[in-house]
Amino acid sequence: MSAPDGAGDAGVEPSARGRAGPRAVPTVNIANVLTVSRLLLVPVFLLALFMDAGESTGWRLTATALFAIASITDQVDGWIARRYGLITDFGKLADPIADKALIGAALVGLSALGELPWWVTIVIGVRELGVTLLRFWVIRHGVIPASRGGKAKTVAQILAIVIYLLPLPGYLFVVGAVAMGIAVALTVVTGVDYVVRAIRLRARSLADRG
Ligand SMILES: O=P(O)(O)OC[C@H](O)CO
Repeated sequence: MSAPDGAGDAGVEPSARGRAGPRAVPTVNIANVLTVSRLLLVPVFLLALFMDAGESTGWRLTATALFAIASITDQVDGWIARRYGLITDFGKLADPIADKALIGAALVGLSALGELPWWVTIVIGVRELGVTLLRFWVIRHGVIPASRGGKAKTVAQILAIVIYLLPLPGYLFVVGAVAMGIAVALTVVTGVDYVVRAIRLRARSLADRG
């Protein structure tokens, strides 16, 4: 993906700021490499999930572990980017996209295996795609980074998916259902919040331009 407004030549983003003041931050940095790695783990995770049509406990645990590892990189790349001043416009856009690809793959996989109702996957999918399109729609006016609510939503989705992925005994079904219910609620509420943020950002930018 090419860097959005404000990105200079050679993949350097002059608008990014480090702790020592304004400075160029290379787009190819450890935080963004982790983000892209998360994206590359998606097909590997899907392969493990569908191995033996989801019947093998070993493959199921492998899929769960891959999903968990990829999810942990989500927390780590954000922390590294903030701690070492490696925040770039590419990262702000690519990080949520990588999360959505991983989570979307897990939800579609679970629904295809008949373990999660399709409506859950569709509601979450529509919100995630909608927010991504929204981000590109207002990109001329600025980047909408992940909000606290958005991050909490992602954590809730990850926890719910891990519970669904784990080969747990049937009587624990209600734990997964409650966790997924919370995730869906946060997904919808934060989606509405992003729409409001996008409208405000666009209005402010247009007003600034006079
Ligand atoms: O709700 P979003 O689209 O901002 O996504 C949040 C990210 O997944 C947090 O890493």
